[in-house]
Amino acid sequence: MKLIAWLDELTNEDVDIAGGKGASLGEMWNAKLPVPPAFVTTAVAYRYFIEETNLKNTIKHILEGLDVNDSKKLIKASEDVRKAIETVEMPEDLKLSIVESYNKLGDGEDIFVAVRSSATAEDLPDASFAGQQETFLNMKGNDEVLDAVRKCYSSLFTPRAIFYREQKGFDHFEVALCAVVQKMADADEAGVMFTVNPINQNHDQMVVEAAWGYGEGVVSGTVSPDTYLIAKGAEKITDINVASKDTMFIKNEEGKTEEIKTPAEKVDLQVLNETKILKLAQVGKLIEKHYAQPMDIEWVYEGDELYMVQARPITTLDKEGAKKTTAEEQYDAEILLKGIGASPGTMSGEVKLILDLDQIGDVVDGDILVTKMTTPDMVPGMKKAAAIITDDGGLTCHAAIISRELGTPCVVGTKKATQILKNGETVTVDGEKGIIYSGAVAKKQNNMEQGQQQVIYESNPIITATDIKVNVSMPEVAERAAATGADGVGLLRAEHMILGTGVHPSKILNEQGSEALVEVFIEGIKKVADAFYPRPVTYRTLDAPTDEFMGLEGGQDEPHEQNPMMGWRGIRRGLDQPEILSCELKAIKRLREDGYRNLNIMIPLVTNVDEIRKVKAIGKEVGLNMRTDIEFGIMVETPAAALIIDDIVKEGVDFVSFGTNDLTQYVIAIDRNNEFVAKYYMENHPAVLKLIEHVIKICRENDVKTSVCGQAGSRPAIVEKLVEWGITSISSNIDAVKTIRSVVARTEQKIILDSIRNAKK
Ligand SMILES: Nc1ncnc2c1ncn2[C@@H]1O[C@H](COP(=O)(O)OP(=O)(O)OP(=O)(O)O)[C@@H](O)[C@H]1O
Ligand SMILES: CC(=O)C(=O)O
Ligand SMILES: [Mg+2]
Repeated sequence: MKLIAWLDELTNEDVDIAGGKGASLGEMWNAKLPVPPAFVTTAVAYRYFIEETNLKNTIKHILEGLDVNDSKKLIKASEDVRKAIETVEMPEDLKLSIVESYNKLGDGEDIFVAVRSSATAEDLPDASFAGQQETFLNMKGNDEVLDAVRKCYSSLFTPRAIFYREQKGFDHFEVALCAVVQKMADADEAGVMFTVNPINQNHDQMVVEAAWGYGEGVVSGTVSPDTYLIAKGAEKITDINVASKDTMFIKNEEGKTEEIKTPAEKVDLQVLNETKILKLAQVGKLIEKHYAQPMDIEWVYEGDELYMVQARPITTLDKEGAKKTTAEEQYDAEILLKGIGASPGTMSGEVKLILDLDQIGDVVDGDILVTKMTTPDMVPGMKKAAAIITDDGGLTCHAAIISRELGTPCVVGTKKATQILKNGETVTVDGEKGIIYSGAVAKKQNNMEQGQQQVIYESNPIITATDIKVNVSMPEVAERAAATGADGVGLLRAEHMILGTGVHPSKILNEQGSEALVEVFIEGIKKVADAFYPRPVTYRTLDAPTDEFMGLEGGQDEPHEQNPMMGWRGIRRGLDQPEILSCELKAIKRLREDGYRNLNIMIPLVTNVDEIRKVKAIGKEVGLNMRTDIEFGIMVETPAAALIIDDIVKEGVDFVSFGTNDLTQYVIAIDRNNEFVAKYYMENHPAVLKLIEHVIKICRENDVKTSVCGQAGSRPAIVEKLVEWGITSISSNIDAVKTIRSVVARTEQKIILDSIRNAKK
């Protein structure tokens, strides 16, 4: 019985013995490629483990008759199985083999190792199943290693994996889990390399992505890495794109892996120098040659030593593209401009410069809309545009929010797009990296429909205890938002319902009467309430900044403010103009009477308790009793609201939602529309996070629900923290719902694991 295999005993043919990862590491080892030494616990060892300990029967018993569509029962079953695996005593001979091998790996010393899951059936047809098992970096000592092996084993039984196998009718014991126990490479830099450019499928180019510290952040997508493009034949670097690497993974003083804030001087510093990039490219070429196919490689630099920690064929290249394309000149095309990538996707088209609002009607389907900054009046033109470029703005400016919602690629904060780009010239916009190329790099698309990013339905629903909701700014996108499978709308903005009419609400009131204004709100809200029914929809009352309403017909009386972000907006303006707020509340009341019981109400930019009391009084006047007739909540988006959360809770609200866009700008004094300070904008600033943590704590103690609907709700690293602190729901942008759902699921599972671990202690 072979319980352990060393890398020199393994080749690509040994997936059944060592799992996919183990086999591929063995193949590379034997090809004399630089791989850190490792041994693998075999599939035989796994099967021996679950049979010898009687776990197989225990697991069968737990899963017998389980209704996997009942999420509570599924989660419970998964917990029970995993607990059983993680707490059982390992058969003595297996334990001994692992301990002896670990000892041999370290030449008698307790060294740091990575314990990595390697499943025998990783490449099941459904790709989303792969990569679901866990990897533990920096394990040390017999106990930690044995624990980590058992945890790798148990990661075969996540709720999602159980659900998947049940649905497909697969036997739970068909797959075996092998654990690769590998010497850690102490990463100074790490990342991935593609030996064929996966974006344009050009076989003459290699792409390297690099970040500081361990590669976890690059693989999981929490760090945006530097990207280097290499011409394969000439071994020449043809493009260097240095990203802002806000966080990095390191080994801390206790010897544990930790995600930390990147030291300021390294955030925008290029990760790899030319020598290191070219050395990497050389090894990449060797690996591609050895496997005779395009490869996706994970690498680590420890000082000047280069290590390969994973290599697998790239499976996403399409057949046609697998031949040489002419895309090279296109991708090598001149870079005209760089800015902040604000909405992903790549589109080409002709530049349409909009220097004056009157010109917005000139935008035709497929144009690249270029302007200083978009305003709500431009939305009709934005809907036609294939991509959008602005001079001003950061990640949460108007152009960025609306583009993400429309699924249109967008680059903001270029500072000079309107000066550099010429009307009618053809450009390509990479909305993810924030780059504008000369010419048509990607296929030209002529209408929005084709250009839209696909909203992908989850075929295997991931089950989360935390609700995953979606933000909606324009009622027109309600269907697209609902198709994400989100559990509801965490933020329905009112602004666009008004802006869509082109007329100032005061003018509607004065000239057509209050009934007409009520109708405007009803029409907008109903579209969304319908699309989501019976899923809950949280309507937020108008948060109208003066600068945006000025352009409306009848908007000439809007005050001219020096700093509209700190001006007459939010609920304070609502209370100054109760005649408008009443119309909003009346609209909600009528809709609820018509059966839309899924509507809730939320007020923006709260700064004191009195505002809450007054809104309740206005509600009463129109016959809508907050909290008894309808769930009622507030936005926590000023430091004031966060700091007096005790008083707010006492006054009485059903829920609060973090508006991290505003909260961040007010806490760290960064006007979110000012591109000159955009680089300092940090939703994960410790001060912002501290306020949020405090509010969640107080709310939990008082049974008040918490949510987030600012941009932070679409950022994996922050969402992980929010879930750990116990937030009730997350509301993300349409394009982020899917990612956030899996981030939340992973985090919840980690929390469960940790609690089991602690209980054991
Ligand atoms: N021996 C090692 N030394 C340093 N870093 C390592 C080592 N093994 C793994 N890593 C880092 O951890 C990352 C993740 O490891 P691993 O490939 O095991 O997990 P994964 O990518 O989640 O799994 P999968 O490939 O199955 O989807 C690697 O990309 C690499 O950066
Ligand atoms: C969503 C919102 O209003 C904010 O983040 O400020
Ligand atoms: Mg706000």
